[in-house]
Amino acid sequence: MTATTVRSDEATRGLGVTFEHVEHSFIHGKRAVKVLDDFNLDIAPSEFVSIVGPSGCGKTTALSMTGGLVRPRVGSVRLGGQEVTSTSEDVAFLFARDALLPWRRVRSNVELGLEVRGVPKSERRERATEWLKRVRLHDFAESDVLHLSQGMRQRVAIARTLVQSPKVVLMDEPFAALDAQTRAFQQEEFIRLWEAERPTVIFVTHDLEEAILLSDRVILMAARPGRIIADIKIGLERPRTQEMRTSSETFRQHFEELSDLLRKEVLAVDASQGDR
Ligand SMILES: Nc1ncnc2c1ncn2[C@@H]1O[C@H](COP(=O)(O)OP(=O)(O)OP(=O)(O)O)[C@@H](O)[C@H]1O
Repeated sequence: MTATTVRSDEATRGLGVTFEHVEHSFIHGKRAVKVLDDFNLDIAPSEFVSIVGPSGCGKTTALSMTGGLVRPRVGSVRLGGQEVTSTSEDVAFLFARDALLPWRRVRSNVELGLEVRGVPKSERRERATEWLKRVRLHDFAESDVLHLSQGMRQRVAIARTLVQSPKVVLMDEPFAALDAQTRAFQQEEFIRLWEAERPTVIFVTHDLEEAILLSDRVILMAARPGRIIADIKIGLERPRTQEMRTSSETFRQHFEELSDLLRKEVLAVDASQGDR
């Protein structure tokens, strides 16, 4: 199976995401600063797409629009063909800061989203138990979250996100706060969980290797204003493994191409700042 082939049973898990001619500005003082300009992107159901680009190019803004937290001033964002006008139960977020509630135990943190949606207690418990097993934290179900390592906390956050069976997962540098070892482990763990469920994923990261290793496609954005300058299909087989970073020629080629483009883009941003 190639990287972008999706089996029909899997395809039902995710929703497609479409950005059509999206423009957005934020007001800074008396000045409107254009963040996104004619931003167009079509993400297939169950696709895993990473967005990379220089700091401030609008990656998080694009993610927030998908989640209904920011509305574009021009153009539209659609989920499964429906225009996004507010937050949705189909969409879940995962951030670098895990935002676990310290007064709740591990299980209770995993159940949180289900509780907010009014899922009955017995079903909440069953689904949380299943996910705690999947992230291998079943033995810690009644532990205090303050006693967990950073990696374990992030696994709780992953379980809390995926237990809700989202059709779209929006991830903003979810592994950035972890040390290199734990990060590599979590990437593999997350990809294994994703391959079983196949929600659509939009993944924002500054780490090109992470983007290549996880994604079906990597979108590279330029800054001021944010727009897409490259859309690269990742030709690595699944399942993906950390070894691909060193053993795969395809991985190396993608990395060279993307890092070259990103370097040029960062230099262009630096030069334009120098002009101001
Ligand atoms: N709520 C807001 N109000 C005003 N300006 C904002 C707001 N959110 C973002 N911006 C500005 O919009 C621009 C794009 O921000 P955004 O966070 O989307 O970029 P990013 O590519 O995710 O950046 P980073 O990689 O540094 O996280 C930045 O200049 C930021 O200061």
